[in-house]
Formats: sequence, structure tokens, C-alpha cells
Amino acid sequence: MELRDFWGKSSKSWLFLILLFIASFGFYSNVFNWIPRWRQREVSQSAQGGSKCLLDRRTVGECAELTRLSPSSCEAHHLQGQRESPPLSEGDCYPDTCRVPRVPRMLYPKAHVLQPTRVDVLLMTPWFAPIIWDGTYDSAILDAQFRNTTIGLTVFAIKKYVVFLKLFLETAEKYFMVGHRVIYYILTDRPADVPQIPLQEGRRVVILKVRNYTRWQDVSLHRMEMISNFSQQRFLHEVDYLVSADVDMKFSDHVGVEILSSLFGTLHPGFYASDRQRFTYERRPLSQAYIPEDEGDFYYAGGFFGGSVAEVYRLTTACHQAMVVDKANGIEAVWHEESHLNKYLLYHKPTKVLSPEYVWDERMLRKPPYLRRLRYVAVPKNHAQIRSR
Ligand SMILES: CC(=O)N[C@H]1[C@@H](OP(=O)(O)OP(=O)(O)OC[C@H]2O[C@@H](n3ccc(=O)[nH]c3=O)[C@H](O)[C@@H]2O)O[C@H](CO)[C@H](O)[C@@H]1O
Ligand SMILES: [Mn+2]
Repeated sequence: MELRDFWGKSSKSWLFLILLFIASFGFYSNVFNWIPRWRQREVSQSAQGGSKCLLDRRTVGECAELTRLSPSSCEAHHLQGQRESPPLSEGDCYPDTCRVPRVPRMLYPKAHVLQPTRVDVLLMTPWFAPIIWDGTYDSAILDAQFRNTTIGLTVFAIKKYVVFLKLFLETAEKYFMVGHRVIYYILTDRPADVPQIPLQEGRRVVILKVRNYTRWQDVSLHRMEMISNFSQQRFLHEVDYLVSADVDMKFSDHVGVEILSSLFGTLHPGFYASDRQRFTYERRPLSQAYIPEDEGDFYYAGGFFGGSVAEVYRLTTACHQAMVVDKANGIEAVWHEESHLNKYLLYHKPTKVLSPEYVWDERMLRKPPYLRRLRYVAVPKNHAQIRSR
């Protein structure tokens, strides 16, 4: 082969080789670039299973809650509808900035600044949490605000208390969170005795089998532990808010999303007008539920409380741990888990407080005129008979 020919041919080969090299370099450098991106994606997906929302330091559970209500906020960082493992740190959600609700165009009567909706009852706690009374809110606005929210209602029906389930569920279908997604979590030792009730669309029953206890007080006390455990196992992944309710009650009027907030408690119907010295708090310093005479905001009922799953998880875990300490010290708080609930809500101020409209007992109490609606009321029960084995 002549030299010219060689150079003629080989320069073409060289050119071809150089081009090939450049092309494959470009390809591989992209591939190597993608690898860290893959890794990053894996990390961010596992971070979703971790404990923080990367975007704004809110707990991920609350971020998921926020995502559903204000889709612009966290969505970029989280797969929609996917919930996270339990947020374990405190102080990472600021009650008045947790949620900025977005609503569509709506027509409703304008509020009048110089015409208070109620003048006969307290509408706000000293820490600016609304107290929920009839006439103070507009359900249409709230329903829009809380659209796409799923509410879990936990109710225990252990041993003979299964008899209360039918009326409880039937009345809940009529009055509880109508138009919203609801999961009834029925915690029972007798799954076969859970009645079948026709449910509206978007609502379902989940039966969770749990153990029973000989003493009724232990059943009541262990509710905190069980709610705490199930919050971690499933509630955090399945619902936005949790409401814990006694089963020996019935709904008798609207109970809707006006109650929902990070953490809410209900004014006990027997004590809403009392001085704090008369509250039946635990008064023995040995108990973890101890509250001194000169402290206390309200006396809250053990039979109706709730909040975001993250906050209910914190509350129930703290109350359960306090009860474990009490047991080790050989003391049981005077009103069982209700005493611990009151201690917790004294030092973790609820973001909404429900008026006694939300827990009432018509046989024990005379209805005052300012109590316009009775929404959730006690069903008569024979204590000796129903609490026996
Ligand atoms: C309306 C209200 O605020 N009620 C509270 C009040 O008593 P109550 O006298 O209403 O207590 P209770 O007998 O209703 O027991 C509380 C709940 O525990 C469950 N249960 C209890 C026993 C049993 O054998 N099986 C069973 O399933 C059931 O869901 C029941 O509703 O004080 C209790 C603690 O002393 C609790 O704080 C209740 O929440
Ligand atoms: Mn009860």
C-alpha cells in the first residue's frame, strides 16, 4: 500500500475512531451522571420513610396531611397519597401555620366583625384555640377546606361493650363526618360479634382484634397503648386525622370537620363551668397524672379527643408511658387514662377545644339554654352488668 493511500485511508479511520470516542465519552459521562441521580432518588424515597419532611422541617405525617389539604406545599417532595412513618420529634409543627387551606370560589354570608356570633359562651381559649359551639362556624367553608381528608374513628368494644356497636355505628353513619372519607377502626376481642351496618360511600369498617383485660379500668387504660401501637403500624399510613370515642354513646346531631385540628379535647359536661379546684384531676403527687390545685385550664372528657395522627400518636404514647410508670409505683390515677389525658393537655395545649355539645349525658345533666345542640350523648348502661365479664 502506498503511503498516500495509507494516510488517505488511515486518516479516515482515525477520524472515525475519534468521532466514536467522542460519542461514547458523551454517552458514558451521561450514564455516570445518572447514577448519582438514581442514588439520590433512592435516598429521597427512603427519606420519605424516615421522620422528616425535607421541605420545611414539619413532621412528615403532618406534611402528608398538609399535602392533601394544600397540594402545592409538599407535593414535589412526596408521592401523593403515600404516608410516612411516625414523626417522633416535638416542636416541629407550629399549630397556626401547619395548614394553609385552599378553597374554590364559594358564596356564603359574610362575617360581621362588630356582630359576634355568640355572646353567651367563651369562644377562644387564652392561648387562642377556638372553642367549638353551634353558630360559630360555616360548615360549607370547612367542608371545602377539609375535602380529600380521611378521618379514622377508633372505638373499643371489648367484652360486653360490643352491644353498643350497632347504635354507635348507625348514628355515626347519620351524623359523623358525613360526606367525608371515614374508616371505623373497631378494636375488639370479639370480632364475630361486630354487627354489619350498611355504610355510605367512602366509608368502611376495619376490625382490629385486641386482647381483653379482666378489670374494666384496665380496658379503659390500655386504650392509649393500643392507639399508640396501631398509629405506628397503620393509622399513620391510612388516615389524616384520628378521633377516639367511647362506644357507650350515640351521635345525635352533626359532628363534622369543624372538630378537626392538630390536637383537640372536649370539655367534660360535668365540669365546664367549674373552678379548677373542683376538677377531678389526679391530686396525689406520686402519680404521673398529678396536677396541683393552682393549675388547670379545663377538665377534658376521656371519651372524645383526637387530632392529626402524629399528635394523637404523641399523646397516646406519652399517656401510656406515664401509666407504665404509675403501675411500677403501685398507683393508678383516679380517673384512669382520663387523668393522664388531662395532664397531657395541660402541658400540650390543644389547638381546638370542643364544647360540651360534643359529649353530653341527658340523664345526668339538665340542658342549659346555651347548649343548642347535643351531638354525642351517653347511652344508658347498667354499670354492674355491662362491666362484668
Ligand atoms: C364520656 C367519657 O368521657 N367517658 C370516660 C369516663 O367513663 P365511662 O364511665 O364512660 O367509661 P366506660 O365504661 O365507657 O369505659 C370507657 C370505654 O372503654 C371501652 N370499654 C370499657 C370496658 C370494657 O369492658 N370494654 C370496653 O370496650 C369502651 O369503649 C368504653 O366506652 O371515664 C373513663 C375512665 O374512667 C374514660 O376516660 C371514658 O372515656
Ligand atoms: Mn363511656
